[in-house]
Amino acid sequence: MTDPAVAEAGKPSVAVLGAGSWGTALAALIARHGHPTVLWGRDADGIAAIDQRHENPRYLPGIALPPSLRATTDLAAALAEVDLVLVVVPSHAFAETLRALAPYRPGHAGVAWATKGFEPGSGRFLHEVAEEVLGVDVPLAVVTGPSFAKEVAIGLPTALTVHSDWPDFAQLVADVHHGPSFRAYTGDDMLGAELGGAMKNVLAVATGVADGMQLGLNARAGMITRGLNEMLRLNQAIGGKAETLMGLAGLGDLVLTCTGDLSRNRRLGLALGQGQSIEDAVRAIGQVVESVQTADEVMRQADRHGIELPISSAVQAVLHGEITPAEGLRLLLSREQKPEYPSGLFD
Ligand SMILES: NC(=O)C1=CN([C@@H]2O[C@H](COP(=O)(O)OP(=O)(O)OC[C@H]3O[C@@H](n4cnc5c(N)ncnc54)[C@H](OP(=O)(O)O)[C@@H]3O)[C@@H](O)[C@H]2O)C=CC1
Ligand SMILES: O=C(CO)COP(=O)(O)O
Repeated sequence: MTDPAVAEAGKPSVAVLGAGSWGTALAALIARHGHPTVLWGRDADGIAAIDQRHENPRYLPGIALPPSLRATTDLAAALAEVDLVLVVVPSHAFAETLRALAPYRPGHAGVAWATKGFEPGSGRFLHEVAEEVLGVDVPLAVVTGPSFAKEVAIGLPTALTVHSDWPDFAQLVADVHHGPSFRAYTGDDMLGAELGGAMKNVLAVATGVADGMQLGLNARAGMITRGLNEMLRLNQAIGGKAETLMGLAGLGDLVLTCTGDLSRNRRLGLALGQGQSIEDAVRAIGQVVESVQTADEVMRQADRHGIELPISSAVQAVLHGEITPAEGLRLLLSREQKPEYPSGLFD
């Protein structure tokens, strides 16, 4: 597909907030589909490179971005007259970004996000944060699924899903993403979709640790499958739909992130399993590693609902330096024997 030099008049315009790897990749995708698209970020040099040289040298070096993609550090200018706002900052910056955008959002523009995680400290779901900051009358949607930024940026085929309580808005958000090599599905389960996107990052650390310790392919498959079981059990307790987690937002993203070395959360686990410190590993990765905070928030949710999550709990303890990866393994292997599925998991 040839990148358009100019956006097509009449197509909904989009502001993408957050110029890291995922925000840049999604903005490039949407611009390639002919939508007037502007990318907002806070780093002036990075933004100038995107706007003028059509490259994000820090987060997606060497990948050509569409000339029609504009970039700015001016939030008010980015949001002027847009039809759709897509927030793609890390979860720790989600609430402050919503508060910053609120005064400039055109009244008709709904807000979607591709951030994965919970509000750090409170464990609130991001749609709960968005409802509080923006009010309950603003259409909201979550964009999630198995999608490495680099692959999307270079145009490799990808499928993701858009969940919203607002069907027309879900369709609009899906439409701007959907294209010749990108499939965007829709759903109405924000709880399940957000839970899947957050939990898979924690479970990817577990699989990375197992692979870093060279425990073998059986252990990897066992870890992924029992990890899915943890997702399903917490999802049932919070009221999400099981089918959401059997799809792109759950199983799909879990498999990608647990097995693909482009995953920063998996790479953190690999490094820990090989004996590196968490500080050194996170520094070497050099990008956001959501599991570091999400593990605490997953366990906060689990405790709130009285659900036992052995793998996620072990990851939390390893990330806090309370146990070593080897001790985490011993804990998991010495658990009591039990039926694979408690009754009623898919009711
Ligand atoms: N990368 C991927 O493949 C995917 C990522 N995601 C999710 O997308 C979200 C963003 O991740 P990703 O783009 O990968 O992260 P990166 O580490 O690539 O980039 C983070 C971006 O967020 C910006 N940022 C950090 N703090 C703030 C803040 N307080 N205000 C405004 N901007 C801020 C950074 O700006 P600066 O450079 O100035 O620090 C940078 O542009 C995460 O929740 C992640 O889980 C979801 C699917 C795929
Ligand atoms: O969310 C992602 C893939 O869907 C990206 O995973 P990482 O944040 O682990 O790189």
